[in-house]
Amino acid sequence: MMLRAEIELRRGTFELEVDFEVPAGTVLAILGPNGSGKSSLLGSLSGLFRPQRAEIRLGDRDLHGLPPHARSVGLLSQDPLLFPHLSVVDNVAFSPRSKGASRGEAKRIARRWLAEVDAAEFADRKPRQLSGGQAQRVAVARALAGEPDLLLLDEPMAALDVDSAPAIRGLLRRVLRADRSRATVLVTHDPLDALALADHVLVLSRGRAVERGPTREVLAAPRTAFTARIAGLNLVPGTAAEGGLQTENRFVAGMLAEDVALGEPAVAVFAPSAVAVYPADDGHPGSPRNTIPTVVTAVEPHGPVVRLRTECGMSADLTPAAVADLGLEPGTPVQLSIKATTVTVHPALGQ
Ligand SMILES: Nc1ncnc2c1ncn2[C@@H]1O[C@H](COP(=O)(O)OP(=O)(O)OP(=O)(O)O)[C@@H](O)[C@H]1O
Repeated sequence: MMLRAEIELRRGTFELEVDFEVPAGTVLAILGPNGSGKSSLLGSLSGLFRPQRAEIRLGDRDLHGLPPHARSVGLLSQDPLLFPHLSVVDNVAFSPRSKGASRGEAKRIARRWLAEVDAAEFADRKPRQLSGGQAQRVAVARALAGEPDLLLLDEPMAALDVDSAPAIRGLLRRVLRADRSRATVLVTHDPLDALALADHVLVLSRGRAVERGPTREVLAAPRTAFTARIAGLNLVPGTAAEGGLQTENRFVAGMLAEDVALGEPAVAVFAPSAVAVYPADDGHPGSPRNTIPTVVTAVEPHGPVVRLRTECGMSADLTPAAVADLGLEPGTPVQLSIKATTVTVHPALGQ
């Protein structure tokens, strides 16, 4: 179902004032620095907080004023928050049970969801007998077993170790893609989560939306200092291939992230500081594998460095001295060279 929200919430001196839409079947990522209002926004959607003024339309219902349990909203946070005294299957059965399913029906639904998240074998264990990653799988099943119309993901990978985070991210990609009717809002501080999971992003700062748009566009060409700091990355979309990424017209050599699958939509990610710039007629600079002939389109001061934008869409950060040495200005033909070890290939939505 489509979510349309207009929220005005005051907490002490803090004011959140934001409006956004999440079409059915899509994921909106909320990014923002600490204290920008991300939790306040999620809490307004879940019913934890009472905004002073709000219209929160999910399909044709207005959630504002409804108690949390009547909203058909599922929540997955960084802590799995499983009931310690209940078995895994009873934890998952809790949501359909509280929506009125019979005990037998709720268990059937729970077992189906546990199988869906590859956790069927843990059904009869108690939460204390699970690892952090296993418990988070069960929490994903529990959030979805209630068949919520709106799913809220609050930093779902933040508490996991580096080994389990990619698996949960991959699992979320799969289950989010499988249901095209639900709207999902994801709070994250990791631009790679946004790339892998979200169709659109909204950047919050001091309770206001300061940037919004398709994920790849916002992260590749950030307009605020915050987004530039967490993102500002070169993002090259294509298909994951052995040893890198294939686009329509070039191969970008790089390291494949653990959760990327060959032949699937992916994005090569590298920082502008990892791009070396050479004159167009300079023979074979650096590693010849990622050498791209292009033309400078803009030369922008960027703190202590100069950011070069080019016709092929990639950016490079140089010192002002290098820009002067190379005589770079809009229209200058150059070659960009990117070391394969500085490029990582991550799963991305096929857009
Ligand atoms: N109980 C409260 N009373 C008054 N102000 C509060 C209260 N709780 C939070 N705030 C203020 O509301 C603002 C937004 O907080 P919120 O938790 O929504 O931000 P956040 O973006 O989720 O931050 P973080 O990334 O640190 O979790 C903060 O500036 C905070 O100081």
